Amino acid sequence: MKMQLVAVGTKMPAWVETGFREYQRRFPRDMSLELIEIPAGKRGKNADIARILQKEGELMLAAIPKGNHIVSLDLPGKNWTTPELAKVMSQWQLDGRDVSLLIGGPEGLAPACKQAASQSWCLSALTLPHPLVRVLVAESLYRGWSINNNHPYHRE
Ligand SMILES: C[S@@+](CC[C@H](N)C(=O)[O-])C[C@H]1O[C@@H](n2cnc3c(N)ncnc32)[C@H](O)[C@@H]1O
Repeated sequence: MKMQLVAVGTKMPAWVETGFREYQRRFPRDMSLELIEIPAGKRGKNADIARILQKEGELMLAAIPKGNHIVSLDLPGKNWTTPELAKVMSQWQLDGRDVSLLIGGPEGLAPACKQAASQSWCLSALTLPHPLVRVLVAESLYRGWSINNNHPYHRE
């Protein structure tokens, strides 16, 4: 199974790049984590936010291979514990499809992306900055992988 993180935002600060790559490089080949960055629309003074969101959503959905299982990162989502996340990841593996995880931009995910998702994951009751979310998702997925593979990274 492959996992794909489709995230709004390019040219992230060095600490985000470094943090994400640190966890990304730890995944084995048979469970790789790819990052697809979607350029954020320009948010000028009189920007049409609804139109920008729609465009970002179109680009995100276009980046997802047909048939992938889609998971949105969203505040109304499921607040899994780490062992629950590990179980969810085992279910993804049994299901056999590749997985796309979607992270929105400053105003969140486009309605079309929310609709396309068959699962929604909430990391915390706090609204987190989207650059930080990609690092947290990479670490959490790696921790889930480590539980499922009896790797000592996660300790009870
Ligand atoms: C700055 S937040 C967007 C906030 C926007 N007001 C909303 O309600 O979605 C950017 C993106 O980060 C992700 N995100 C932020 N906080 C999150 C959380 N606690 N759990 C899951 N995803 C989160 C979501 O994908 C969100 O679209």
